[in-house]
Amino acid sequence: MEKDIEEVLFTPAQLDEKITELGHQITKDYQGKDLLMIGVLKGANVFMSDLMRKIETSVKIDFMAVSSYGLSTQSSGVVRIIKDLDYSIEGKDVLVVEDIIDTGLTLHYLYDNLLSRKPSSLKICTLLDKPERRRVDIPVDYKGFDIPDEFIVGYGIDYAEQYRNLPYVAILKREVYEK
Ligand SMILES: O=P(O)(O)OC[C@H]1O[C@H](OP(=O)(O)OP(=O)(O)O)[C@H](O)[C@@H]1O
Ligand code: HPA
Repeated sequence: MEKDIEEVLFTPAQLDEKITELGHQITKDYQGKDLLMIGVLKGANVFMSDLMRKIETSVKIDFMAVSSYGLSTQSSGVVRIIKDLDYSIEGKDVLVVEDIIDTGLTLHYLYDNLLSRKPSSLKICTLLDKPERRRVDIPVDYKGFDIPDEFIVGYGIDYAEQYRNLPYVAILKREVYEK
């Protein structure tokens, strides 16, 4: 795996520091609220499990699984819900947790879908944001890092289902996906 990595962008220590900051901010903002974190599988699973443990107010979790990239490095633009939420979110303070926002197409679809279920509030938290590639506007409330227009892997994020178990966030060598 290591041989396919061009550059490490964020080390485990840098990720931990940033996620601790995000956790403190979310703890402050959601005091006395009915916080429900929704992790977007599969990519967000690592970030979600680290972030929730940095939150010191009561929190419930649920997951949705969606896919728009399949085995490719290009978004198909078509978002498929593979697993829906277990419970209603009506009246809940919902925080959607994503690993990466790239074109924005996945979250654009999800945001409208979740809004139609009448949560009390709906906010977005992403670890990584690739603003140069955005095709639709997304209201990001909590962000870890901006990243350059490169294909990223690690810390839950995949290329063709591989590299999710790397403990850092890295740029994948182009030769890996341009063959
Ligand atoms: O802003 P976008 O261009 O829509 O890209 C972002 C989405 O792409 C990735 O998911 P993917 O479809 O690869 O599924 P995965 O989470 O199972 O890896 C990532 O986890 C985001 O959900
Ligand atoms: O840079 C990326 N890497 C992996 N999955 C992704 N989904 C959107 N952008 C990316």
